[in-house]
This record gives sequence, structure tokens and C-alpha cells, in this order.
Amino acid sequence: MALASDTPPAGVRQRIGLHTRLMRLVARPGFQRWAAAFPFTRSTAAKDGAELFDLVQGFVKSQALFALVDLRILHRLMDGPLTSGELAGPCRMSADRMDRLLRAGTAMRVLRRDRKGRYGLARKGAAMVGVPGLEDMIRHHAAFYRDLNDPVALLRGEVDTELSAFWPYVFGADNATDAETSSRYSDLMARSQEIVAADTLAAVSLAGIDRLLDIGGGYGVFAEAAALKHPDLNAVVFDLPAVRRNAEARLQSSTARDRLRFVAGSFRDDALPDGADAISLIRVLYDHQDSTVAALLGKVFDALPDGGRLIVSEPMSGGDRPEIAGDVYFSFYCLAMQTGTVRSAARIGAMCENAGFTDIRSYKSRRPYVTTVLTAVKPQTKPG
Ligand SMILES: CC(C)=CCC/C(C)=C/CC/C(C)=C/C=C/C(C)=C/C=C/C=C(C)/C=C/C=C(C)/C=C/C=C(C)/C=C/CC(C)(C)O
Ligand SMILES: C[S@@+](CC[C@H](N)C(=O)[O-])C[C@H]1O[C@@H](n2cnc3c(N)ncnc32)[C@H](O)[C@@H]1O
Repeated sequence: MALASDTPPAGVRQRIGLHTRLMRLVARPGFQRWAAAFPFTRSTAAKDGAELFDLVQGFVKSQALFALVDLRILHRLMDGPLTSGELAGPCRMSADRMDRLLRAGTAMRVLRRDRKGRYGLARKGAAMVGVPGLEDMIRHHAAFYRDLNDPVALLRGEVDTELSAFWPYVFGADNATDAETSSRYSDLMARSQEIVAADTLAAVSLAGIDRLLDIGGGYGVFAEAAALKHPDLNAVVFDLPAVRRNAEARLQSSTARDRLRFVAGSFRDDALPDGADAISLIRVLYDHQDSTVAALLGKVFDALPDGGRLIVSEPMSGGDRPEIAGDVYFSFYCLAMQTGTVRSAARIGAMCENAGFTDIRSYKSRRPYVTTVLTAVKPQTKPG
């Protein structure tokens, strides 16, 4: 039954269509009881119920995963299965509490329990250990979840978020005085870029490109991966001066170092290095508001030669068809960051088009929770 406060605002007339009538039926407890028992509807009712419960308990699962990561349980099991009693001491908790955590890990299928009651790694738990930066990413969710503590206030813009103060170290803000924090989070950014770089290079080929300019390229993980994959490619990483020392150290240690260079500057205030026939923006646009993105795309367009290519790669919204990683996790993450927003491939494509680009393509993503790739081309100017 709709409450007075649930009714549409004055002046809004809603048409009650067939779908809405059906949804009102589904909302009735009596219909739910009937559907749960009726042979043709009971499996859908059970499936919907289980999926709803999974949404309800999402935070609890994430926090149980956090505990497994924070206590390094996955690493402790790399040498073989252990009992809860054996894991309890080093983790400073009682055996029965440890057993509670290990059962949760087993139910979530990151661990498995053998007949003797010992716990070992399940396939997904083992995979987690190998995903670059994933465990640190999970640990840094402590700050994100504090920002999400009152999600309505966050949506209303009433929360002074922790995440917004967290990454400026990486963005090269002047207050990056805490060297230990700075390098810890910069490392997190660099490590998480490894899978983004791999998926970007799996989606698009850089064959035929002589010189790549990676704007906001951080420590150069993408530039290095591109150079290693394409032996004739030279790449320039353009990022804020605060990133220079660590980026140069990383690029210098690469076997492709002769083809990698760092140029310090801001895409807001400085000219972009010239001579690139392709420019990449990896996880850059979603950090910024529309006006900054429009100005950046315009600058990128001007810096490219005719026929030059733009590569955009970052987690994206599903647009007309909202999708779970882009429209839940990254959307709220960007909200907590307070500086930018997640955009759909269609929205980014339209912004590229406004900047003058043509031949805009987005690629079906293998892992939308890692990245989605879009390319565009600066058109050839017609002679005469
Ligand atoms: C051998 C046996 C037993 C069986 C054979 C079967 C077989 C071949 C199985 C395959 C097993 C396998 C290798 C699995 C691999 C799984 C992988 C690679 C999983 C990867 C998961 C990646 C995840 C979950 C990534 C998550 C990324 C996140 C959360 C990123 C967040 C990024 C953020 C917040 C960035 C912020 C940056 C800013 C500041 C907003 O710009
Ligand atoms: C989210 S990080 C992405 C880094 C890297 N491309 C990656 O995927 O890991 C955004 C990068 O943009 C850089 N950045 C932010 N503002 C910038 C600006 N005005 N000019 C140049 N780089 C900037 C930051 O320093 C940071 O390295």
C-alpha cells in the first residue's frame, strides 16, 4: 500500500500500465505465498528471494572477505590446508571465532573445507592472491565504506568523504607530505593498473602506432605494457610533476626503457607533448567533471595529427542498460571521490564527437569490472 509520502509529487501524472499492475501483484504477501507454492512460479520465487537476500547481505560478505584478507588467511593457506585451531593463534582470536570466519569463507567459495575439518584455498581464493593490487584494494575499502555509512547523505552531497582526501596523494596535490601514505596508495594505483593495461591491450591493437602519449599515465604501467607488446612503439607518459620521481624510477627499470619517457605537466595548464600519433586516457576521465573532460578532449584532438587515434579505457556505466560494476560500485566510488563521475561509452563517445573525433567504437569488455575501452579517430582534413 502506497503511503502519502510515496505518492508522486504534485503535477506528476503516472500511467498505471500492465507492468506496474503486475509489480503491484508481486508486492502482495498473499501473492508471494501463492507463487512460492505454485509449481510454475516457485522456482522464480525462490531464485528472486535468494538473489534479494544476496543483495541484503552484500556488506556482510564484503566485510567477511575483508577479514580474510586483513588476516592474510589466503596467504597462510598457500602451503596447504590448516585447521581453525592452527590459524587462530597467529590471528589472535579464539578457535571458534576463527572457525566462524573460515566457514563464511567456505560458504563464499574462496575457501574449502575437507572431511577432516581443515580449510584450504578454493579456486577463487587462490585467484584473488594473484590479482595485482586486489587485496590492497579490498583493504582500502575501509575508507570507502565509512563514506557509505549514510548512503542517503552521500547522495545528497552532505558527507565530507574520506576517499576525496585519500587519493589526492596520487593526484599530486600539494599536501602530499606524508611520503609513506603517498607511496602506498601510488603503488596501489600502479598495481591495479596492470590488469587494466592487459585488458585494454587485449581489446585494441596498437599495431602501426609509432608514438603513444599516455596522459595521466601515472607510473607508466600502461605505457610499458604497450611498449613491451609492440617493439617499435615509443611511449611518453605525461602526468603531474609529483608523480615524476616514482614514474621515472619505474620506467628506468623497464627492459623497454629506451622507448619510454616521462614528461611532467598538467593537462589543465600546460601544452601536451607533441609528435604522438595516438593518445591514451586510462582511468583519467572519470576523475573529472564534464567541463574538464570536454577541455581535455579538445586539447587531445588538437595535439593529434589527422588520422591520429584516441584510446579511452576505464570502468564505464552501462548507460541505458545499467550494469553492476559501473552503475553500482564505480558510480558510488566516484560519488565518494567527489571530483568526477562514471560515464557510459555512449556518453564518452558523444563527448569525443563534440571534440571533433569520428569513427568512435566501443569494445565489448571481457571484464567490465576492470575496464571498458573506446577508441576514436581524428578525421583526415579534406584537401582544398
Ligand atoms: C587449476 C584448476 C583447479 C582448475 C582449472 C580451471 C581454470 C583454468 C580456472 C581459472 C582460474 C583462474 C585463473 C581465475 C582467475 C580469476 C581472476 C583473474 C579474477 C580477477 C578478478 C578481478 C577483480 C575482482 C578486480 C577488482 C577490481 C577492483 C575492485 C578495482 C577497483 C578500482 C578502483 C577503486 C580504482 C580507483 C581509481 C580512481 C582513483 C577512482 O581513479
Ligand atoms: C586514476 S589515476 C590513473 C593513472 C593510470 N593511468 C592508471 O590507470 O593507473 C589518474 C592519473 O591522472 C593524473 N592527473 C590528474 N590530474 C592531472 C593533470 N591535470 N594533468 C596530468 N595528469 C593528471 C594523476 O596524477 C593520476 O596519475
